[in-house]
Amino acid sequence: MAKLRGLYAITDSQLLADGRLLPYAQAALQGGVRLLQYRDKSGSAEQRLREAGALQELCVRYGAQLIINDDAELAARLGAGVHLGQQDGSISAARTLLGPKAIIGATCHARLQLAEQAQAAGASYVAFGRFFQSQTKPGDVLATPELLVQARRQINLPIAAIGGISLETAAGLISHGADLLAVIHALFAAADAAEVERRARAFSELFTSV
Ligand SMILES: Cc1ncc(COP(=O)(O)OP(=O)(O)O)c(N)n1
Ligand SMILES: Cc1nc(C(=O)O)sc1CCOP(=O)(O)O
Ligand SMILES: [Mg+2]
Repeated sequence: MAKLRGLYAITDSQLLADGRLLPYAQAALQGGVRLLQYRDKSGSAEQRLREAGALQELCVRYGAQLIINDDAELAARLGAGVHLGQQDGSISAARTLLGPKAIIGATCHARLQLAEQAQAAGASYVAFGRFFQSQTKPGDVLATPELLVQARRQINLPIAAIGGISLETAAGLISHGADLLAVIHALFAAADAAEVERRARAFSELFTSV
């Protein structure tokens, strides 16, 4: 599998309501998204299966990887990866369920020790945040660019950055060591799919120019 690097789009059930989920996700993939996380905190199991299945088809078409937030069982059903927070179940159990090739991501907030534990348990990437105020998930800004530099030295896995990342702040995180930029609002709070594609392309180009 290709190295995990590039724009990591995360869906949002409110921003992508009213029929926007698939066209906006497709536009993001067209713009160069490498990982697409299905993050839904509200839907029914049946709706989640249907939506995630449709996203998986899109990801296959664009050569991208689908990641399911929180739900290793749904990931197993679709042959997708999973992202697990500190309260979302064990990484080693997910690894056993999903197999050696699956992408498993772990939330580490701003704590290198959590990243070391995730690495030992079999994670594929570690995620730090928040780097900036997030409109999607408000809370304390904990992570700094210097944390990325330290993580690069100590952790032997791709590093994702998340939380309030915009086109203006993205380059600084890449230059400090982020491999993946996980973005919701600055990508998907857009008037139309063409604008999502334009933003995705602009984020993606930073990975070749920084
Ligand atoms: C790439 C990435 N990083 C962090 C998170 C946050 O996960 P978690 O702490 O479990 O919070 P929720 O997203 O479940 O609200 C993430 N989803 N993706
Ligand atoms: C889902 C999530 N997790 C975060 C963390 O800090 O762990 S911040 C966040 C929301 C990211 O969305 P936006 O790009 O709109 O800020
Ligand atoms: Mg979670």
